[in-house]
Amino acid sequence: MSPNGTGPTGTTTHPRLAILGGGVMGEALLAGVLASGWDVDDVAVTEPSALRANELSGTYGVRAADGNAKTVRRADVVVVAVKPKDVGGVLAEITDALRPGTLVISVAAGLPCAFYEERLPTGAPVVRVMPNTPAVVGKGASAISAGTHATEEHLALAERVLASTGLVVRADEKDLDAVTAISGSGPAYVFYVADAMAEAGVLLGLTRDRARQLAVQTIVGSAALLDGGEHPVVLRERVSSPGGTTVAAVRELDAHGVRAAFLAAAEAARDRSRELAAEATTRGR
Ligand SMILES: NC(=O)C1=CN([C@@H]2O[C@H](COP(=O)(O)OP(=O)(O)OC[C@H]3O[C@@H](n4cnc5c(N)ncnc54)[C@H](O)[C@@H]3O)[C@@H](O)[C@H]2O)C=CC1
Ligand SMILES: O=C(O)[C@@H]1CCC=N1
Repeated sequence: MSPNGTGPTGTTTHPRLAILGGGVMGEALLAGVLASGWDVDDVAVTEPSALRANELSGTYGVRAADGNAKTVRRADVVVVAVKPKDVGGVLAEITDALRPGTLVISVAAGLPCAFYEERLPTGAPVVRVMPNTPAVVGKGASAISAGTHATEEHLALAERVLASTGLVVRADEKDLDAVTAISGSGPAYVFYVADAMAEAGVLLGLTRDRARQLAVQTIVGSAALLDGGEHPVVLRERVSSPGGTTVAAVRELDAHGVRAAFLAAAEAARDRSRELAAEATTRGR
């Protein structure tokens, strides 16, 4: 089978994929590729927790029993989906087992392609990706960036893997910490807002269940409107009747510095992403 293309009978073939780390992000990618038609025999996961490995193989029918080195030996694409602090150890395990030309995709926050290139065989193609958890329902947003030895073909292959989980955009690597702060961590900000809105409903006397139901559906509906392509400001203005309730509420959000809080939060996330790289490098020395 070719890593990227069409089989002898005209059927689409998929690259053999190894996902190292079966946690939140590993599972999101696994669910995405299987839902988009990857054959379960072409995907393998590694996971040191036997409980978790059994859960993944039980749910998805995917092989999750082998170690990292054995698993990458038969892969065309290897996705490293462990915590940044564990990446150095995983690379040490797989570097001798990787076949030449195998694409290594990193989803780890903060770690630059150079971190991988310094630890993998010379010339190894690396693509750095920042995905997010809505990938698990095919609504993810990923930014991808090529390492020194990744060609257009490698980028296209990474795009193909990530496209199974939602939107994929290309970005300069220098922007990936910013991407992490916006779309990587971003789902948590939205869930935070959902929780805060529900809490506000409780303050006003609604039951907790009803408040959460209304807050969640408001976010889902608003997301659908945004997805239609209209500018967020236009959509906000459409809700804000002159002299009405919404403008009174938004004035309070401004007065409490909510916009400024989002800007500060994004800066903190970007800075933490940079620190994660520094910590992983110190640990790997
Ligand atoms: N959770 C998120 O929203 C996002 C996470 N990421 C990145 O994805 C990576 C994974 O994060 P999560 O999935 O959230 O963490 P997680 O803790 O849920 O998953 C990591 C998994 O790796 C496994 N693991 C640990 N050592 C291993 C080894 N040596 N070999 C194979 N597997 C091993 C752990 O048992 C765990 O199941 C991180 O680098 C993170 O920065 C990126 C974007 C979003
Ligand atoms: O919180 C984190 O470090 C990871 C990276 C982006 C989202 N979750």
